[in-house]
Amino acid sequence: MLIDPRSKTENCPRSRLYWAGVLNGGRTVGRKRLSASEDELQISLPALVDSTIPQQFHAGRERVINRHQSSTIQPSQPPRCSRVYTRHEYVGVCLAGVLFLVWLFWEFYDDRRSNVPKGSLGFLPYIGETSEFVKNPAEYTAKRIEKFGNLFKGAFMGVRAVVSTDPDFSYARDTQGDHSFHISLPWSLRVMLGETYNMSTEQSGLQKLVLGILSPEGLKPHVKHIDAIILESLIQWEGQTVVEVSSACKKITRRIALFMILGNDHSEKKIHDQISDLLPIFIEAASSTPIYLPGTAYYNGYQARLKIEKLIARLIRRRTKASVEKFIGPSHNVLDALLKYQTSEGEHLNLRQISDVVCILFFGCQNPSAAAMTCTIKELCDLPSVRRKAVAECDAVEARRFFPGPLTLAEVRNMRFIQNMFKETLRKYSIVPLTVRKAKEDVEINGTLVPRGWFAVTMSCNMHMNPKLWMDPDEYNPSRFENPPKVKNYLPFGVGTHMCPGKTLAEVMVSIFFYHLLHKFKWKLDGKYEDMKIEYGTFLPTPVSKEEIRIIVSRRRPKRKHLSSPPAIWPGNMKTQSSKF
Ligand code: HEM
Repeated sequence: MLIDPRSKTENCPRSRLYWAGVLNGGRTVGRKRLSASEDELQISLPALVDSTIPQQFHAGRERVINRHQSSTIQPSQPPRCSRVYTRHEYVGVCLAGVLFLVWLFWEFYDDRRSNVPKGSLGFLPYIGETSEFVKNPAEYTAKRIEKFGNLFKGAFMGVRAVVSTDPDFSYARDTQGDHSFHISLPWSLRVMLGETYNMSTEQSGLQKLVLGILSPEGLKPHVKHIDAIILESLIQWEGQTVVEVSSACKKITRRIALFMILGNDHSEKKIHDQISDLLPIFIEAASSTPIYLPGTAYYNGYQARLKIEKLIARLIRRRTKASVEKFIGPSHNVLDALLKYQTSEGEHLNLRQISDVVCILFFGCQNPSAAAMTCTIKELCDLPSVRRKAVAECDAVEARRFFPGPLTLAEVRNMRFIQNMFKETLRKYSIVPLTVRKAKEDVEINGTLVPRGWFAVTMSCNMHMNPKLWMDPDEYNPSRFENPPKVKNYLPFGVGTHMCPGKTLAEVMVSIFFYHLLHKFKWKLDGKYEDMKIEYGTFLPTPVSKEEIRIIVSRRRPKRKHLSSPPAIWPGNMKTQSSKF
């Protein structure tokens, strides 16, 4: 960078020239400090002016040259500097230098050990391939598979990762326990959900406790209530002119989540209703852009979470004041179980920890199950043959029953075709398309190295659409699950320590929902949805439908006694029901 320090002196004729140029030409470009002899000036100044300055400056230029000719500069003075730079140019060059150094640093730290898989960390340091990945993780991965194979390295959002669509690698990653990897959520989600549950391990007992309540055994006594909530909601659908499927399904799964997590004590209904109103704001915010400013979705969501925490504190106060007998015997909802829970050191959970677990369960329960219902309805609208088979199965179940009444867990599990439909939806749409772990140390799996601090990402959405693992993967065909697939090839709920604890609950909810919707109701699309497609959300990649699917629902059979009066969860007979808990 060349600058002549003498050009700054007051007496310097070039300096006067400069200011004369500014005053006469009236343009900022005149700020360029000229460092040339008289002869040279006549050549370089016009060139400079011609290349950068519009005509209006030319008059000023003439005056500058005339004044210069009458100045005291000696014509024999040698040129001191052939090129001068503006402040902006300096800043630009410095910035480019810094960026180059950062890039070199980034490249230097790329782990090039031979057993780290091949791949690209992107051209830009830090940013890596973020934009392409976030836009559509499945498409990004498909392109890299063609280039590098089932395992490759990539860089996004400031982290480096080994990305896997290899069933053996992915299965081994999750089944080797907690010593090598820990679960990793984006910070925005960590703030919302807390880390109490995610960071817990099988040994800590907290996972066992939640898994116990949501296990098939634990769910058995609740199936009739889940059945009642669903049937009651569907009867409300019938009364509406048009049903917006996605939001209506979320309402159902939210009600079930509230019931399973908080119970159904009638005296607490007001608090449950308040939590129910806050939940959509909290859940939607978790996948929104994380900008914590008043008015943004993220801000509102966090405020909603704080309010939920206060309401949970009120519930806890009520319950701990309630009779001791209530706390003797098995817990039938998650909150009661958390209140009784003691760590290995004999300590109870504090309010923050209890709210963390409750919030992560609300978050896990509502959206994925509702998305599975929505995607299945879309497929049933597109494929009448699949729908006919599903209806036939529901009718057969009904025909085998002696008494009307809610479904039992055994009946739910016997609806093979409906179960397969659910499995096929999870395969085709991969409701949770990827899972992420961070390596605590250098970990080698089947000869592939994940360096310490790197992430290991399993792209289950690509595994589920791999033509080498699934015949005609684009086709929606529930019958393919008549023969169970290889465990490693199909991971919609993950596997190992952090496998989804709500797997059975999701199965039960979705199966009962379709049993009632197909057996008791007729429904058709309102309008056309030819261009409807499932898109990935930005920050939390979960398929979301671009357009709301709308259906019109009507009763399929003449009114039956048990259908017209479903067991109400609120209020009515609630007192008698809750006493059974
Ligand atoms: C169709 C429905 C569902 C799908 C596809 C699904 C899928 C998943 C997946 C893939 C994971 C991540 C596992 C991992 O990181 O390896 C997960 C975690 C989790 N899910 Fe689900 N889930 C569903 C329903 C539910 C329900 C109904 C609940 C709650 C009752 C729930 C609660 C959770 C929780 C708490 C976690 C975190 C587990 C942990 O970190 O240890 N999910 N789910």
